[in-house]
Amino acid sequence: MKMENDSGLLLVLSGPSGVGKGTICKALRERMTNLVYSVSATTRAPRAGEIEGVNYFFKSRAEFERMIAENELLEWAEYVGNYYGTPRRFVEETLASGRDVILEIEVQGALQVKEKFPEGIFLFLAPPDLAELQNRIVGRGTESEESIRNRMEVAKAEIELMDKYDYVVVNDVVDCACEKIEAIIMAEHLRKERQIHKFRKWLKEV
Ligand SMILES: Nc1nc2c(ncn2[C@@H]2O[C@H](COP(=O)(O)OP(=O)(O)O)[C@@H](O)[C@H]2O)c(=O)[nH]1
Ligand SMILES: Nc1ncnc2c1ncn2[C@@H]1O[C@H](COP(=O)(O)OP(=O)(O)O)[C@@H](O)[C@H]1O
Repeated sequence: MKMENDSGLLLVLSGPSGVGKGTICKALRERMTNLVYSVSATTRAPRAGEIEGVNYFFKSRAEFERMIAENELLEWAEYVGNYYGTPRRFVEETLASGRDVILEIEVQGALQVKEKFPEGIFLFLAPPDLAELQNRIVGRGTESEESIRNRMEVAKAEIELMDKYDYVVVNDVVDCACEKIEAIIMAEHLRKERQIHKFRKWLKEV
């Protein structure tokens, strides 16, 4: 994927299950109107209250495998027994329209995006500690005991990969974590403006 000068930023937010990615993404989108959430496809069953096309596009395994075969996904991964993937076209079109896109995806997928799209901004949301992470997954009340155990196991492996990210933000208090991410996004926009020599033209006139 090629990034045009006036295209938006691609933001990739990862972090272990239960750390608060969904909570932070929702809060960020309320604060930043230029930020668009990429809705993923998944084979996992909808949770109570989840809406098709809002939280996920819910697919059968056969449909998901067709999407892989037809190159409709920017990245995909298997996580705790289900497929998850990012529909490619929506991301490309939204970036081209000049809006920023945020992907809320696990680590294997994020590393695939990094290979294809190194200009992306890779953010890892970390818990204050593992005990608090487990409290949050349990407190959300959506997972079976087995699912919680599996997610905690995967979490330990994910945390080991956080050095591959551009930024690590601890989700202690939602507002504080959001402010830090907003600051990162603003700084990355300034860096991009400088890279594309937006100021060169008028500097010549000085
Ligand atoms: N690679 C990849 N991971 C995704 C995608 N969508 C969601 N995920 C990740 O899959 C994992 C499981 O998501 P989910 O079942 O909703 O559980 P939750 O994170 O505990 O709410 C999380 O780490 C998500 O960030 C995607 O499109 N691609
Ligand atoms: N900073 C925080 N402090 C305390 N609880 C939090 C915080 N952020 C999120 N939570 C809670 O933790 C649980 C998991 O959050 P969620 O956004 O579903 O995580 P994820 O999307 O990473 O799986 C939810 O019940 C949420 O309300």
